[in-house]
Amino acid sequence: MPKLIVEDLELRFGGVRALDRLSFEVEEGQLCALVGPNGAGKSSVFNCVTGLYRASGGRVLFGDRDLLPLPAHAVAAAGVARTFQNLALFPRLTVLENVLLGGHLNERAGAWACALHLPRHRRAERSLRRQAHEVLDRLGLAALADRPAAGLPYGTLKRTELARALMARPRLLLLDEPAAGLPHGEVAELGELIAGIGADLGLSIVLVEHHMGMVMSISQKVVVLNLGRRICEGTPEEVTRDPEVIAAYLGAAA
Ligand SMILES: Nc1ncnc2c1ncn2[C@@H]1O[C@H](COP(=O)(O)OP(=O)(O)OP(=O)(O)O)[C@@H](O)[C@H]1O
Repeated sequence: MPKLIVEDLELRFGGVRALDRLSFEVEEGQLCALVGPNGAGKSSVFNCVTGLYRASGGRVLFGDRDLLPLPAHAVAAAGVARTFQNLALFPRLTVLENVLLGGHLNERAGAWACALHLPRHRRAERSLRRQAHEVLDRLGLAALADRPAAGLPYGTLKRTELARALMARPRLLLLDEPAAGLPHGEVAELGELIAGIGADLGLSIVLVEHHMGMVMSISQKVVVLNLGRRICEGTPEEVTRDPEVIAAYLGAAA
């Protein structure tokens, strides 16, 4: 499993420096949180890493590759999956169908086998469905597999999006505010689910999240950003003691 190295990452929008030579590392199997006030640059990191934004400078090494020059599909093929701040599900599709969409990347039957519905394609399809049911089971969604996404509770949809990301069998998972909008009582449960999946699958996870209780209870490492720069990193205990963090973020939020 490769580690993630973000090195001197820069992103500018006209005169705004969204990311200002940002560097941090995520070890194999580590759950690393990126926190900071609104506009600190957290989503911009994800957008640069996944090829949605073109960084103005720096490198993002994952294993032996620099992800920055790659188009989004090649970043996904390199083993990086993400979820979005706002749900990106198809409301008319069922939970299972939405989750299956995350797996087609790994479907190796090939275009002709698929078009002609050859046995190879049918085998690949069966294996994908098996994998989807395993993921749904793991996320407590099995009973809802055939329900359309539209109308399901927000927490269920958040878990569906997580399930879809896992279908790509990622080695690195980027979670953008997975707990945003969740009822207070469901936040801790989602945190435990995320930490459990990371540990079970040996996944590296980068978590952007404003729920400090969740961040501090499940992260092994916390990187604090402000104005596109890293102002501190360490264990949850270390960052909560850092005066600059207290001034820039935790103090402001308290
Ligand atoms: N597409 C864009 N065009 C112009 N400016 C942008 C764009 N995306 C982000 N920015 C700016 O870049 C900076 C970082 O924004 P970003 O969304 O990465 O912050 P964030 O830490 O994710 O904030 P939040 O916690 O509110 O989601 C902000 O000043 C923002 O206004």
